Amino acid sequence: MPQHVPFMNSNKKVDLKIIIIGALGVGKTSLLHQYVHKTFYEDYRTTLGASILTKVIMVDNTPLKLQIWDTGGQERFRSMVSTFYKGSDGCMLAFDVTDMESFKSMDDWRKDFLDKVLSQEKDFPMVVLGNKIDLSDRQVPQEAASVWCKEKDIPYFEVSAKNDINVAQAFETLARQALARHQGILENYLTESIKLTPDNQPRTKCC
Ligand SMILES: Nc1nc2c(ncn2[C@@H]2O[C@H](COP(=O)(O)OP(=O)(O)OP(=O)(O)O)[C@@H](O)[C@H]2O)c(=O)[nH]1
Ligand SMILES: [Mg+2]
Repeated sequence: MPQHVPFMNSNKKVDLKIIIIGALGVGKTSLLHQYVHKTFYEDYRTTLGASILTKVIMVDNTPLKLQIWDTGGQERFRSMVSTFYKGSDGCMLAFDVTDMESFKSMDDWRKDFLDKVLSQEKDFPMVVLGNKIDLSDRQVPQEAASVWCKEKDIPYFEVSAKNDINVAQAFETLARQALARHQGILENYLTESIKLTPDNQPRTKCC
């Protein structure tokens, strides 16, 4: 029996939980605001714990309601934030291309996430975002990030929340992966239900 069955309402709208994680100040909130509200703020207000934004998009004629969980990168919220991982259908890992430490911490963020959602799935829906490519003081070469992602078979996007570069593409890729996984789970679940219904059990004849 799957741990989590996709919720579908009568309009066949699919609800998906997407979470964005990564080090402090890499631009997680900015990426979400650019995607959902088409806005960008230069001033920095750290996220305290977590907050949720929603956006409805169409993917292959299926309306998807994305419930996007923004999380704070501060160390003191780390254990609290990890309690929000549960039930996620997809994960965005973000780092800042001008901050090498934020890239180096990606292994920890990824492992922590996969441990907490108890996912043994090799291809759990995930994308990596290297943000702030509009800045000139880059520390993480594109090649290094691409190699890291290729090893783990995770799509990589070079993005800028400020200049709205590649942001929607990254979200759409993750949504597609999450939808495909959920349709697979739903199909398995229905197949299992049919197998388990008593009507399909061989009937023993009486007398
Ligand atoms: N130049 C540039 N600055 C950015 C970009 N994205 C975010 N910033 C700036 O980086 C700072 C931090 O952005 P946030 O979106 O708050 O970062 P965060 O990852 O949500 O931070 P925490 O919630 O503290 O973990 C802000 O001053 C943003 O304006 C970008 O693409 N380019
Ligand atoms: Mg934030």
